[in-house]
Amino acid sequence: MKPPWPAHGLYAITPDEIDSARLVSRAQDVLDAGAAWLQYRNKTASARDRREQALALLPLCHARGVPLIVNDDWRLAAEIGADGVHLGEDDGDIAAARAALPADALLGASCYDDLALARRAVAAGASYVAFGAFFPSPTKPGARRASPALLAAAASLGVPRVAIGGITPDNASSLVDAGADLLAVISGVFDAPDPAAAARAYRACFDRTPSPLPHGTTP
Ligand SMILES: Cc1ncc(COP(=O)(O)OP(=O)(O)O)c(N)n1
Ligand SMILES: Cc1ncsc1CCOP(=O)(O)O
Repeated sequence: MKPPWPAHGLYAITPDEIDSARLVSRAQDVLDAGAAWLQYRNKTASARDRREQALALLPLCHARGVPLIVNDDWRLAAEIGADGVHLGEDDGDIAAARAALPADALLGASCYDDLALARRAVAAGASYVAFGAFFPSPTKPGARRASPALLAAAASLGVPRVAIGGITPDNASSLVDAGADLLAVISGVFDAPDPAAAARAYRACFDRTPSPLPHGTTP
C-alpha cells in the first residue's frame, strides 16, 4: 500500500546532462529541504543510464515519503517500481498507461494551455494535470505558454493541478494564488547555487496567506 502523497508543494524535476553522483547528491538535498514530489526526467541519457539513475533515486524518495515519477516512459516506471509516470502529448496513450500501471500509480498528463485536453486526459485515467509554460523557461525555451487563469478553470477537474515553466521563487506565489497545487521546477532548483535553499523558498510559497484580491473582485 502506498502512503498518501503530499497534496501540495514543490514538484522538483531533475535536469539533463548531470552526472549520476551529482544527481543523487542534489536530489538528496532537495528532498531533505522538503520537495513534495520528484520527477526523474532525462532526455539525453542512454536507456541504461536512465534506468540506473531512476533506480538510485527511488530509495531516496521512499525514505522521505515522496513519490518518484518517471518522465515519458511508463514501461521504465513499471519495471523499477516507481510511483508514477508523466506523459506529454507525444508520449503515448494515457488510457494504455493507466491500464498497464498499478491502479494507485500517479499518472500525469501535460495539458499545455488546453483545458479540453485536460478533461480528456482525466477521463482517460490521468490522476493529475500539468499546465504551462507560465513563464519563459530556460530549460525549454520553445515551450507553449499558458495563462494562470487556466489553473482556476481546471479546479472543476477534481485532480491536482501542476504548474510548470520558468517558475522562480519570485513568481511562484502568483501561481499558488491562481490555484496550482504543485509547482514543477527544473532550473530554479537544480541550477540554483544552493538547491536546498531554493527548494525551501518554493515550499514557503505554500505556507503563506494568499494576497488579498483587489477590492470588488471575486476568485
Ligand atoms: C509535471 C510536468 N509537466 C509537464 C512536463 C512536460 O512534459 P512534456 O510535454 O512531455 O515535455 P518533456 O518533459 O518530455 O520535454 C513534465 N515533464 N512534467
Ligand atoms: C519540461 C517543460 N515543459 C514545459 S516548460 C518545461 C521546462 C521546465 O523547466 P524550468 O523549471 O527550468 O523552466
